[in-house]
Amino acid sequence: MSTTALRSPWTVWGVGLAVYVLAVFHRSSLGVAGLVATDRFGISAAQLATFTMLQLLVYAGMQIPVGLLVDRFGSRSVMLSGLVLMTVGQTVFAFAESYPLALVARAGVGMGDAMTFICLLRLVSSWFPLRRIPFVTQVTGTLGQTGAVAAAVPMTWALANLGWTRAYLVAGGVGIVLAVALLVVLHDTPAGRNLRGAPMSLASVRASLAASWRHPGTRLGFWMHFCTQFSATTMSLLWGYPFFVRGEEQSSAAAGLLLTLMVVTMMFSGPVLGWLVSVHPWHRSTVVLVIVSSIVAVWTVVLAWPGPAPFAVLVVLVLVTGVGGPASVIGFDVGRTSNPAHRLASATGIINQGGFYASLVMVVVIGLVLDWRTPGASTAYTPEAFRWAMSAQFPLWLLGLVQVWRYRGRARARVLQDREASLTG
Ligand SMILES: N[C@@H](Cc1c[nH]cn1)C(=O)NCC(=O)O
Repeated sequence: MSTTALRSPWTVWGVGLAVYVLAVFHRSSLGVAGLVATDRFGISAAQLATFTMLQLLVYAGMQIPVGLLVDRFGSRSVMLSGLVLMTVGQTVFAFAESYPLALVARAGVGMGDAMTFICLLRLVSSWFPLRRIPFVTQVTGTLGQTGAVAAAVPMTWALANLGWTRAYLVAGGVGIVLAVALLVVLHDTPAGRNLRGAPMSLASVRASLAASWRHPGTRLGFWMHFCTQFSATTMSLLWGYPFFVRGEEQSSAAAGLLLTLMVVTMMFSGPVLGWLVSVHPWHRSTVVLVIVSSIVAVWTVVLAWPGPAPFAVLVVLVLVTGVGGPASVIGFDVGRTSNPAHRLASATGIINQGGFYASLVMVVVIGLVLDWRTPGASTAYTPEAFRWAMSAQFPLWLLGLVQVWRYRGRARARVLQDREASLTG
């Protein structure tokens, strides 16, 4: 391959995307290993859920530091560090036989995962022309979800046929191949291998974060991300399967089908949304408000249905909820157009916390409400308990919708103000 082909936007993006797919794979790889994990570590369902909570906490908590690191050291260095962390974490997880060591390993995987998406979005904005960025960003988020698909069927097969250690070792080993590809292909910008920002001091970090957060566009992006994706994330990472099986009395096969359908919806709706927001950038918040209102409406129908909702209604639920995943990416686009290039990654980090903190809150609250509504110490959760637990999503949607409404007005006023200043200045 010639140097030009090696360094075309699409090859650079392709390698970055492969790392992101691997990150999503690692993130989701415990989903199908739950039962094996409870046997291997001798743990309860609550301890198993701790893996998911820890992962979300580490991921969300790392977003601002990672954003700052990307602005300072560039995507290439940070993504490589993330890849090393994920590979080491997954290797330790492969050999771990105790619960505390497994938790430490998952925290490592979570940290590495947190270092991937922000780097990739930074690469997209450096390598692609402006008009293509919203579409490529959506396609990036969309294709990343193939990692979740790969974590379902192939990982189930690998666990059954290769056993725990070898299955996780193979998954970790892919990281070594990708690290070589990253070192050879990935440059931070068309002009150079490494992009280095200004050195950081505590004062400059504080000033840069404050400047990003002060911009109403960053806050709008944060609240968009907050209210669009948490329902789909909570369902796919932990509670979707038990909700369909115990709450809606579906078979395990039907529950698996519904969750797969949700991922497929994310993959198909992403490019459509990318096209829509690149054609109508002024209406990005309207698109988000319509999508979140539709998610709220369909959940209301399902939860208000007397008895289990019909399968067709649950299909509509996963289709509409699934669109929330790619809709969250609109928040990054608003962040990008509201911030200068030198603090783009840290603004992306702020925005990316929204949906993951909301998901973390939901994962915990749903578990607590299920325990509260179920007699004794039993985990035989009833449909009634699930109705209560899933209703806990409404306050978060309400908060998100109100905030999106508030900040869209402010963000629009700021755009008009900046435009006027540039015309008169
Ligand atoms: N909401 C996701 C991206 C997405 C796109 N389609 C479905 N989900 C997001 O915020 N991604 C960040 C990450 O690290 O995955």
